[in-house]
Amino acid sequence: MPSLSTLNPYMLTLRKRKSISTLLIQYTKLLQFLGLELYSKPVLLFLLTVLSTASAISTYYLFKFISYAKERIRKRKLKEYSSSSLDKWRFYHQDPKRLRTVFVPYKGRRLEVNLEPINYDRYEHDRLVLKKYMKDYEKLPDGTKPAPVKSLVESKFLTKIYIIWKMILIPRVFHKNTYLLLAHISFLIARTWLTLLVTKLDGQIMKDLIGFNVKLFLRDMVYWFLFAVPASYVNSGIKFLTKRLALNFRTNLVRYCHDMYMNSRLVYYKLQFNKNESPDYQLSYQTIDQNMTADIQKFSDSLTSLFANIGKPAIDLVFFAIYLRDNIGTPGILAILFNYLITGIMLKHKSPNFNRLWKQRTHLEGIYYNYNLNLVNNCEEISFYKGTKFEKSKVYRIFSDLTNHIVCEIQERFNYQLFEDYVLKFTWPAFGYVFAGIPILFESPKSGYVHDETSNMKSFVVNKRLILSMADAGSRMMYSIKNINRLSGVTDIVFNLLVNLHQVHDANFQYGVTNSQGNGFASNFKINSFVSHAQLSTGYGGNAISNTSKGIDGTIQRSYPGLRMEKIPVIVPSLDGVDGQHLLNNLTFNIAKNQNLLILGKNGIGKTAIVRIISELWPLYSGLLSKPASSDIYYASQRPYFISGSLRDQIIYPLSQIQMLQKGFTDDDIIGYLNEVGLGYLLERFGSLDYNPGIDTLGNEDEDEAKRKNRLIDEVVVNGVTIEVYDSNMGGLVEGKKTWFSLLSGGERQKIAFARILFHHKPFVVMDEPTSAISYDSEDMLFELMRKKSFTFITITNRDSLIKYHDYLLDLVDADHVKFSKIDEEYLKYFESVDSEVKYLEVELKKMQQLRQRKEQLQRLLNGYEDGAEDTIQDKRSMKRAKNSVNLAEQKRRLQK
Ligand SMILES: Nc1ncnc2c1ncn2[C@@H]1O[C@H](COP(=O)(O)OP(=O)(O)OP(=O)(O)O)[C@@H](O)[C@H]1O
Repeated sequence: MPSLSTLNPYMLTLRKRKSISTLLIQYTKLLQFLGLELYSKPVLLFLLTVLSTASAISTYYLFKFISYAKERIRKRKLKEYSSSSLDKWRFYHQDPKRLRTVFVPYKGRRLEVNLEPINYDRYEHDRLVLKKYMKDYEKLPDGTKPAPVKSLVESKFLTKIYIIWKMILIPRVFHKNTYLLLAHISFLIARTWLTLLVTKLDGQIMKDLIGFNVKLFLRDMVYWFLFAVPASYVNSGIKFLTKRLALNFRTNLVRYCHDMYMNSRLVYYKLQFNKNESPDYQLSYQTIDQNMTADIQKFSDSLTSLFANIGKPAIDLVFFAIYLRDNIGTPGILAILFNYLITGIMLKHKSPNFNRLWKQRTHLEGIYYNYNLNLVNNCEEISFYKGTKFEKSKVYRIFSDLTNHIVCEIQERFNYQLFEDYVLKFTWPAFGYVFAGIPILFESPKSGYVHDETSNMKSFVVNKRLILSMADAGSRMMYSIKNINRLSGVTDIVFNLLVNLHQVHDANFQYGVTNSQGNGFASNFKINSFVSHAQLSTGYGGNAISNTSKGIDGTIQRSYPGLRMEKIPVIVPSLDGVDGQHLLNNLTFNIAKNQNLLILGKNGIGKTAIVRIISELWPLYSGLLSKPASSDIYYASQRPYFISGSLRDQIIYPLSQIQMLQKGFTDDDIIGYLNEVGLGYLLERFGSLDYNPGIDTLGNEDEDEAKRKNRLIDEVVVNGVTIEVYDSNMGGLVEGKKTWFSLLSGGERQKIAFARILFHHKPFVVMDEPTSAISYDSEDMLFELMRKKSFTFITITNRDSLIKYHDYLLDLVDADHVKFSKIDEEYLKYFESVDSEVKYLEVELKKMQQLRQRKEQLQRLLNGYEDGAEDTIQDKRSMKRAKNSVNLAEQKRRLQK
């Protein structure tokens, strides 16, 4: 055993000498002293690991430095451009990649995340790929379905995986994910190789121990520790790469879906109208949130863990089989593999349909989750209606469905598990012992076994470990059948999501009307000459396409200086297309700029439906719609929408604060709009425009400086003044319990909607029931403001009191009777006279009601008096009777006397 004093000179010399050659010589001497070989695998692997770690760390810091330098340059350039906000705006947008840059606050600094710009051609191509799949796999030309393929891995499943893989996960060969995948595979191979080396070393240790060779034993131990470094490195590397790859797959999928789901074609809205004939491709609008979030995550995790679950044991099996073949011979290895195959087939045969079970559970979990969300969102309404008991019983039923399913699943799994454990955990290792023992028991010169106990022990230990590892690899492959089933289930869900998104994202989307092949994709459409190809690719134009008699055949003219509807039917979009439910049969009117229109009608007649057609949420089945350019029109919906964010964010929505500043607006402008709509007092109540009910601390003077810095996302220079922009929860993270919706009254919410209109200042404004919760005096003030600011507004209401603020009236009497008339002085006079007459009649009616009440009261009084009078008469009679009886009694007493 070398003493420390003998080691020290080497250590000291190593430190003193700097030249590489000297270092190497000294290092060799040290290894020789320890009895280690310089070129032995453990030493080389150890050195390789240390070197690669050092290079990885230095590369990381190099990249960090480069990004820091880039940020500095960007900031300097920004300062140069900041003299004019318009220049800055251009600077941001001159590079198309900049459009997809997101700034994320991270650990007190700002992370710049660059996203790839959207390539719409790619989506057009992918739609055709999916359409072809549906044609090839889901329906035969005669309309029947192809026979389901019953094999370990369904071919449909593999095709689906392949399509998703090529379309989204790794769209090109030279892709970041390709490198990650290659690194992952190399780490898996390295791990198996290391296992082989460690197994051999294990046998060597056993041999040296039994042979009482202390020096060699010590050397083996040093080797063992040297091996431990690359082995741990590779193990952690596999886990890291698995997680990283899963995250990258998820990111790719989420971005791909979101780019389709949330773009100008309004897929997130229109999805509710999509219907597929095949139940396998029907997407529930209620669970789409779960598909977009949890299911995509599960898919990415299952797919990447499959590499580890199948790839690793497969590599192990190949490596170990090759190595073992030298030790136990080809027949032995064939027998082991044959055993695996037979048991594998048996297990597959006994295995329950995990795919179906998993899909069912996911569906039930989705419903349960959704129900809870619904409860939170409508808590106030439910408590007002005293619906707690009802909701509780409903949620209990939903949860019971879920638990019942889980119980069935557990039971089915239990039966299978029993068989699986018996085979995989006990039968296979038993085979391992037998096959490892055979060469020793029936030693043959061919197998290389000799009557040397230490060598026998080494060979047995090595073979046994390898066979057990092989059994373990085989069993892991068997276990992964469940993973494949799970992956198959979640692949179906993700594929279904993609199919539905593509069907709706199609510029020719027919709102549920399927094509002749019934696969849900549009086909063979005649493109109307009004629609250019550019319009098709940007998402507008789907309405100007004709298909069958059920199809959409209306014409939309954009950038018209007014609003015109000619012979337009208002039809609820459905599978029946033009034969669907007609709300209104023929809408015809025309208004020019600065002519305000009031659309009046009873509840449910189709007023909002008209706005849906104007905003192209609903299709135009026939007729002509001429409307202003989309950049000139603003829609204020019936139910004001609030986001999680500051008070400012509510008014500037859907712009961000940075965009607001870049457009030249300041907080003073926002405060001005609040004052104009009569909400100035909100600033006093909430302190500042930064107030955020979700965070409650933003804008607070006491807010911790570090916390504040964490939220800093940008600095924008407006008129020479640098303004720090903080993340006011645009990310949607809600830390507190309150929301703007619960914090503001119904009327205040509607006034915020007016502040939004003032901020966006579009020439045309469509307002749906804008003042239903606002008092009459405020209503008057708001409409006067709209007129003063020269907006052209189209108001939808069922309150005819709004007539006086408008120039035209579209009176929806019923589906066939729509009156369009000018509200001129005469009309107003007439309306006022009718109005005053109505008011007079109302007063008279009230008077009559009061008179009737008075009469009833008098009647009651009279009845009471009569009753009272009757009582008095009765009383008089009884008094008289009493008096008489008293008199009689007196007479009787006198007579008796
Ligand atoms: N997606 C849909 N599917 C089926 N029917 C719908 C759909 N959307 C609306 N409808 C129906 O269309 C009719 C008109 O709806 P709309 O919202 O236009 O009414 P409205 O005239 O604005 O009524 P209100 O004054 O109450 O707001 C209603 O009967 C409604 O049930």
